[in-house]
Amino acid sequence: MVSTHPAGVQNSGRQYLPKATDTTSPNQELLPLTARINSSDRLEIGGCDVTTLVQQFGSPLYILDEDTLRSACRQYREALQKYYPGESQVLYASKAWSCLAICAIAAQEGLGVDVVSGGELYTALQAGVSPHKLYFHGNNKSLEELKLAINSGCTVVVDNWYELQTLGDNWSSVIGDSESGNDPLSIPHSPIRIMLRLTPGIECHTHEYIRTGHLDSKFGFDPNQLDEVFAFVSQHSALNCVGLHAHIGSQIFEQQPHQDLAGVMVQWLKKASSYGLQIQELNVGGGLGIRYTEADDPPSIEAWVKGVCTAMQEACAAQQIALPKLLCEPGRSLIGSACVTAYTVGSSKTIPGMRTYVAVDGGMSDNPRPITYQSVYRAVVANKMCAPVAQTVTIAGKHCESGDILIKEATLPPSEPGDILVVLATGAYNYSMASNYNRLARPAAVVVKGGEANLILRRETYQDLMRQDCLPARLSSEA
Ligand SMILES: Cc1ncc(COP(=O)(O)O)c(C=O)c1O
Ligand SMILES: N[C@@H](CCCC[NH3+])C(=O)O
Repeated sequence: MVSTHPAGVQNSGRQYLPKATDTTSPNQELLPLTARINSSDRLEIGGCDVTTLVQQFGSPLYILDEDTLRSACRQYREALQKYYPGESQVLYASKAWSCLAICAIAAQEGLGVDVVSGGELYTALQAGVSPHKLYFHGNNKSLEELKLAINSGCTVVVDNWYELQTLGDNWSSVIGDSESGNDPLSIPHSPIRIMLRLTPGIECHTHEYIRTGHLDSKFGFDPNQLDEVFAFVSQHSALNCVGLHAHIGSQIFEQQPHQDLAGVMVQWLKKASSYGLQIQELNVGGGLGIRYTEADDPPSIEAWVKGVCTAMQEACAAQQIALPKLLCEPGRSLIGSACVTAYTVGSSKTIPGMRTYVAVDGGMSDNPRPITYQSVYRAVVANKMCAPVAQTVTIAGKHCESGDILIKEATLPPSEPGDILVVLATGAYNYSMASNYNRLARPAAVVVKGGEANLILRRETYQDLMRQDCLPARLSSEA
């Protein structure tokens, strides 16, 4: 469908500019907090002209605004300090986007990091994150991953019986057998610091692929087995169970599910104490949603934290127990709104009476969320921020896949080849889920601040794409 808007009625660029206040919660904005329109009517982020950034660093380009990321980190941390009288710790869920620079910024802001693979763990360690603030998740951790986690001294969030038994019953022999000469009793960081991930059976309204807290989930121990799990842990001195964890899902706008979760977790804690377990930490996971379109209305970071803190205190008071250390591990609401992806417009195709496709130089390989979750995004044209909206077009990627559509209905000024189309709120689960489908090179990423732009991820080259290729001699044309 091609729809035409009366020229000048709506302005495509301006409508998404953020409210300029210190307390603006980044997850409630579509553009990073530093986004402005400069005197050339072009989009500026972190004091850098986006069109110029693309000329400098190439296209497509992820542009991460450091101030927005830091602001989100601080808002979580300060809200916990304000509303929770006990100890607390915010962890950055690095599955949202794991790289050295982002882990380093999170660590500088006092956050710990939640990792879910050996690769994410290695990245966080290399970025200088303190192992005491690293929590290792996963429903099928390999022995190699467990060794890396335990040797580096981070906390293992145990997800299931197989893992619990591996660590509790067999860990010494696993280490002893696989590393000859290694005395099993001299395992560093023994006993092993663990948390238990439990499934709370709490439903929330989000896409079924990103719901995790309902009973029919692959993650965590079934709550009906709490007694057996706590009994097992209490009988295994190799395990130092410091906490309990739950995560109910992602991109959640309601506050009630996390508040209910706090109550459920306090009951678990009480039960654990009847088995002699001294649980000191409760981690309520992540999940706070962000605004991808004007229709999205997530609570602010402060409101979300306040709700969880209040519920936790009420539940502890009701059960007459001391406040545990409260942890949360947001990903999307820390990084999502801090980044945009800039593409260059190329070909277009108009099907009369149906729609106009406008193609860009990336697509499902740099942002697989639309094709995976039917996620809806908004876009602006960086070099035409004040041009009136003229038409609704479909933004297509360049992949050999009909479903490679970034935005089904984008309301934009008339676009032409060479325009810089900027898709908003692409910081979470974009680069981290990017692929090389069709052998497209992954784009570069820059961090911007105060008019300066620094590369944080190099653009892949054709050589990078072939780095893992092996050509057996008998297949070589020169053989
Ligand atoms: C265990 C766990 N913690 C934290 C997160 C981060 O969630 P979000 O990015 O929605 O804050 C996820 C992802 O859903 C998760 O699975
Ligand atoms: N990848 C999902 C979120 C998964 C959360 C991880 N448990 C998304 O883009 O929305």
